[in-house]
Amino acid sequence: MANNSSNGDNQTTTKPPPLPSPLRFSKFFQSNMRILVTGGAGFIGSHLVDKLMENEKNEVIVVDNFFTGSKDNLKKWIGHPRFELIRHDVTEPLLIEVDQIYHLACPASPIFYKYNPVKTIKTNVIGTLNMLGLAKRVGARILLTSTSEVYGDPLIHPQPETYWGNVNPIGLRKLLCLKLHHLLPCTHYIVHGGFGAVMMRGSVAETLMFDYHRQHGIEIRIARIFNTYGPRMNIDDGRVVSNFIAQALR
Ligand SMILES: O=c1ccn([C@@H]2O[C@H](COP(=O)(O)OP(=O)(O)O[C@H]3OC[C@@H](O)[C@H](O)[C@H]3O)[C@@H](O)[C@H]2O)c(=O)[nH]1
Repeated sequence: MANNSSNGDNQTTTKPPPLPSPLRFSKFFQSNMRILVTGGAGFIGSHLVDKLMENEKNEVIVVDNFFTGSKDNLKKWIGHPRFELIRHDVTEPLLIEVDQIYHLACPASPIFYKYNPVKTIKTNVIGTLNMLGLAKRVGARILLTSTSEVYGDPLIHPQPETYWGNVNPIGLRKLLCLKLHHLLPCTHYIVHGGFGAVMMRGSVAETLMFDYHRQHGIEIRIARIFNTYGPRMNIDDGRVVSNFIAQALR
């Protein structure tokens, strides 16, 4: 097994973070933090929106193409003066002024991410680049919801952040693999395509986040989300916990 003591990346930034939009310091913005949630009509995104909307100083903008999400998940906020819903595909650029970005737009269920793997990859790569471009332009802090899939089939349980993961590059789950550090010396992560498209979210999207952080000083956060379940999740979602529950109920 590879040396797991460190992720090997030099995490120092080369630049200080860009200044946030000057509007953030205006009288108006002190009372309103404008927050963008991509994928906010989905399972986790809609719960995040509920939480953000509880703070009366927040203005929340949801961007979603409704591929797996639904307006129904947000119905209590539609028409609210601090809430805005935009039908938009993150693979296209988005020009808005925001202070924070929560980037969740990506199908997380195997049924959906395998449905059109090329589109899933585009969402992960181009969608994340577009959101990072927006963060850079307006000086917004950005959070990416990554995935436990970055570890591949882990040999250590539970996985600490220092664990590199264990990915078999010729395994059935990865039709296209290449060592990303051949292209980008700052990372050890591996790129997966095809059936492993969801891993792109973790590996390439995390890489892009760190590269923007190092090169442009953008303030970033990454949350590696493991198996989730709960209200608003599709019973046929296909993830492990919902599968067990659905099978037990049936
Ligand atoms: O191209 C796309 C694909 C999907 N989406 C939206 O993104 C949202 C994804 O939400 P889902 O309910 O499918 O999934 P979840 O909320 O469980 O996943 C979320 O958390 C876990 C992370 O690993 C996922 O990347 C993240 O999307 C949906 O609202 C969907 O419509 C887009 O806006 N654009």
